[in-house]
Amino acid sequence: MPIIETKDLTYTYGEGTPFQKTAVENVNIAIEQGEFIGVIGHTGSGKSTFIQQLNGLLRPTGGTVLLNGKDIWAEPKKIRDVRFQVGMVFQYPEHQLFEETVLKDISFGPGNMGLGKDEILKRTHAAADFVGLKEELLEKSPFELSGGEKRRVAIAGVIAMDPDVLILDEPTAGLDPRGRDVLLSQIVSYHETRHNTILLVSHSMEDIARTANRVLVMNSGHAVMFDKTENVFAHDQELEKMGLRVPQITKIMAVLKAKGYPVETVLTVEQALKQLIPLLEKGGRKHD
Ligand SMILES: Nc1ncnc2c1ncn2[C@@H]1O[C@H](COP(=O)(O)OP(=O)(O)OP(=O)(O)O)[C@@H](O)[C@H]1O
Repeated sequence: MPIIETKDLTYTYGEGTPFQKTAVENVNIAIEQGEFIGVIGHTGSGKSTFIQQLNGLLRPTGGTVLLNGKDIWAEPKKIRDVRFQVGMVFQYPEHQLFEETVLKDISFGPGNMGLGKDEILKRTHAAADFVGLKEELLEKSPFELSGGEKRRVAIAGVIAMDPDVLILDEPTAGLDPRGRDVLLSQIVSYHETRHNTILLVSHSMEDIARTANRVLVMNSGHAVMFDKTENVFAHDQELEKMGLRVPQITKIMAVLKAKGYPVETVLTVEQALKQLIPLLEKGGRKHD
């Protein structure tokens, strides 16, 4: 059984008013436990509206969200439990830190779950470790930290709830290239260790290419593709028409393939080199 399934999921803002806007329309997808899903789409394509329905922050105006086969709105009073199981990290989550210390901030979520003190502490330390926060930072005020460290604290706060599904909305936005790489690697190793399900919304095709096993493409509120990452990125021209760019290296290899070179779709520079180096060496063009 899929961990998350949507059936004709639809969301209309301001329904019944002259300003109504359908942001998500009839989305039908199924996500299996343990998958790493990339969510891409142009600005305003409905990504945020879509993911906010998966943990009950927005109640669908049409269709359903099933978590482990059960409609999350079957018992509205239990929607809080859904939010513990489906953790959400918003864009620029560091703006939501408010406790006196980093430790207290990360503990806030597990505290709300009504766990015992020891368990809260155990989870807080484990979450801080997952995102690479050093122990000595835990007693500091979150406001004494750098932007990247604050972001880590916010993510750790959600990880500490140990959600079965973790949704991250643009987690690397605004970080420098090294900060992005480090945070992304930490998310990947968290996923490998925890084997939970992750949805990553990102405008960075490189980030998606490095992490996702399947990609959901949103366009004007519709789910227009949902397939393995390499299959989605093989549609480079269709994606470009939707205002999306495949990673540069994917594009270069697609051009070579179109020109008749024996190469396949790649997602990363490493994969491209594996194909290009033997080709170049066969051509005898290597300089000694
Ligand atoms: N609170 C709201 N009231 C009315 N319309 C909204 C509201 N929030 C979003 N919308 C509209 O719904 C559509 C989808 O917005 P959404 O934020 O889900 O897109 P997105 O793909 O996440 O965009 P971005 O990449 O810019 O974050 C847009 O047309 C947007 O203007």
